Amino acid sequence: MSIIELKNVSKTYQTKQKQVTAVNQVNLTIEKGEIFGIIGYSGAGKSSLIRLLNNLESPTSGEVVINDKNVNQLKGKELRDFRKKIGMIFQHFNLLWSRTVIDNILLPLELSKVPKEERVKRAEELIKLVGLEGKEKAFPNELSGGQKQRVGIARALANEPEILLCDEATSALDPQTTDEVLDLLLDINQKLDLTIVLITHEMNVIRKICHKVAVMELGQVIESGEVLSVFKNPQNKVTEKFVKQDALVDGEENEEAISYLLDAYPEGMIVKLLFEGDKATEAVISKAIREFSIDINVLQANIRQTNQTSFGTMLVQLTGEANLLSESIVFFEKNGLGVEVIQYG
Ligand SMILES: Nc1ncnc2c1ncn2[C@@H]1O[C@H](COP(=O)(O)OP(=O)(O)OP(=O)(O)O)[C@@H](O)[C@H]1O
Repeated sequence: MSIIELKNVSKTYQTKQKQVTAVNQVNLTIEKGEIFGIIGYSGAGKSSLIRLLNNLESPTSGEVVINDKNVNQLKGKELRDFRKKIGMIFQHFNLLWSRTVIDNILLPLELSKVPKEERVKRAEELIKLVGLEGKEKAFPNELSGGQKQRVGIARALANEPEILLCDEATSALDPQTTDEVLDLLLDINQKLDLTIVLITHEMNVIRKICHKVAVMELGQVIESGEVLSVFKNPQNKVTEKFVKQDALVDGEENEEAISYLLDAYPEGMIVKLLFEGDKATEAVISKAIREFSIDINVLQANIRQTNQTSFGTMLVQLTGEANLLSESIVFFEKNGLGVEVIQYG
């Protein structure tokens, strides 16, 4: 069931000097309960798009439909209720520095006039949910970056939103803290059946928690789909660059290392296998060794985790009779592996 639908949405800004089309004819459907990532380089239009989702800005043309309602036609109580149903977290947390952790979380509940007893109970539950027990009375400047973002998440969830928008929420955090915050987002997505829309310029964020991804460039969505299929088969240069960037972070696809391996193993065929789920791949490889009496030497292997599954690449050296090598390539493909011949010496 779709919860967010963008229908041919464009947003143009008029500055003194020129007109800028920040969002250009974007069509997107986001399903309820999904973690949907929007990735793009600086200036691609991600922030503009997110401001259209929470109705901070209205589109120049097209429609933003949330829960079957055109959000730009909402007024009065309907608009206030809509705002409560969307929570947001930010790169720099946007906490009130003069308020304690619990008082930051209580603020949205005070604003929506939840009775005192109920709001304290709710804030305490949220503290537990985000793992900040014991820090209730701390001030934001006494917290680590990860803890600050946990406060941001608890505050965003206070009014029980249906959608959580994340604006570069982990970009100011180190890799380990990023992973902890991503795990928390995954956890609340599952526990609360919350729809999460995140914008980022980091492909590892997309890979680790998103179900679907849209890639933006110059205001347009140039590619979108299931995370795994976009990773396995990127259709655009920009997407390819993002996928490579993620692989490099994990130490894979290091061109120097590959060129060293190619020099060190000049014989036979050097093949890159792309696989999903590691167990099945091992079985295919040992079967190929038996059936075709070839030798397979694994030179490098790498596996990465997505929200749903694992996938990876393996660089292997195949040696044996030429016709058997070709047959084994066909065999790999038949058994669902992606195959790329890198070198045939
Ligand atoms: N209020 C505004 N007035 C004029 N131009 C704007 C405004 N907001 C954004 N733009 C322009 O729209 C384009 C898209 O910007 P946007 O901030 O949405 O991109 P982004 O992908 O979020 O990039 P970043 O990560 O750097 O914020 C840019 O060319 C930007 O200069």
